[in-house]
Amino acid sequence: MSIRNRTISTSRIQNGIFVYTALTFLTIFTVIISIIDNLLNIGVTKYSNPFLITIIFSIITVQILIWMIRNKGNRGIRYAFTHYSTVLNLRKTFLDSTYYNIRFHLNKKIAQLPKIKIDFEKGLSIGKLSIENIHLEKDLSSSNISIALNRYVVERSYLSRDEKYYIFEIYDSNINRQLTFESLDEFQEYSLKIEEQHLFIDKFTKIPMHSSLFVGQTGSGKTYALYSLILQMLLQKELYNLYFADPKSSSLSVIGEKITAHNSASNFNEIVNLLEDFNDLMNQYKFELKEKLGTKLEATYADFANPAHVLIFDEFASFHTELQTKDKKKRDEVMSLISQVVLQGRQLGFFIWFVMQKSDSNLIPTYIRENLPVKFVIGNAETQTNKTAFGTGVDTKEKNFQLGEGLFVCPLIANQPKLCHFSYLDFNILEAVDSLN
Ligand SMILES: Nc1ncnc2c1ncn2[C@@H]1O[C@H](COP(=O)(O)OP(=O)(O)OP(=O)(O)O)[C@@H](O)[C@H]1O
Repeated sequence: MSIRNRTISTSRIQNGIFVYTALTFLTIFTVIISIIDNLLNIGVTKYSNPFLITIIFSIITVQILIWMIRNKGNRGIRYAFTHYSTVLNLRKTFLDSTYYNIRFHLNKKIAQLPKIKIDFEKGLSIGKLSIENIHLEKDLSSSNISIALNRYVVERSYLSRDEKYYIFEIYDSNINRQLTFESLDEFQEYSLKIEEQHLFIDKFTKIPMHSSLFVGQTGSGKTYALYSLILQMLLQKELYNLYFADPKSSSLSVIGEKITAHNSASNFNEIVNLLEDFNDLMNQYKFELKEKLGTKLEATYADFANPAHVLIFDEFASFHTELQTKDKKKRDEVMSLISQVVLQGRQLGFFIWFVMQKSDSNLIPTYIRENLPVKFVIGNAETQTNKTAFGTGVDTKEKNFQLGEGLFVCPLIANQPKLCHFSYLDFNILEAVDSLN
């Protein structure tokens, strides 16, 4: 392969060779003229030097300008160098893996590499890489690209709408996307900067409100992930009404009791009652909203400054297993209460967050799971868990996830599983909730 690489060149390499040869030639020529003139005292350098030196500097200036424009030097010299080295590595990789079309230039065979566009953001920590689709049968897979990207890693890849480019969303693997908060005040300050009706997850991720699924093995950081979202809902300017269902009476129910004792349930019957009340309230809002929709068709609860109602259902699998021991009528009734919220709640502002260790179909019915727009799989999950959460055939990364780190999908934000890392909360959660109450 290396022999073939040496025999094929690109037009950019050829132009480069031409420019450097011209520069070397002009410099040597200028030096030789100066030496001869010095020896023979002809006095020609008086005329030739300004001319030759101007040409040499003009060529250098034009080359620097081209380099700066190509590498977006207006965005800073660090940006330009990162851009340059990334493009250079990619071009070398394409040459090594013969990912190019053959063209003829001045009767010489040259490799026509795909066009590369890179747009880095957020201090070079993330970026969007577009590689021209040159219609080769060869696979331009994420792993091939990641190898060429040094510290950058491909997070998501897809074909552009017009199919002219492969798009790779990349991130700097050296950068920690997790936010750390050492006090509630710090947390509050950050929360208040987030746009309305959104909750932040990490430095790069914020999501709108939806019914959601949180899956993660024990100790993966699910409960802390929820704490970070609950605290935001308590702190933000918009109003959130929280409800807690926790059949195992775990630490989340302690928080629930503190925040809203009358909207917290921890045994089967209490939970069913809570679900009924939640549904009744939703239906009441449905009538109210219907009247208001006469003024604004596509509006949601938020447009009329109504609060969001979020029912956090911890250990849903445990509740579901108990539900299976009940008669069919009861089972259908309860599942209908749940599915109505999942299917109708978005516009009305009613959401359920299901929290569980696995999301297999015997633990949460498939029709409910598939209608949850937002899904998180936190920590190192089994392949089966990723498959049930995100669907088969979806590319999920094998990565050694840390506490609170995982993958998520969310409409418009992450159609394919994307990385996320919930905040590290280095303060006492109970005290924080107490102080907010
Ligand atoms: N984001 C975080 N900030 C601070 N500590 C964390 C965070 N995530 C996890 N931890 C630590 O890890 C422990 C386990 O996390 P957590 O209770 O959230 O896991 P879990 O997935 O909810 O487990 P289980 O299903 O057993 O409740 C916590 O007690 C806490 O000490």
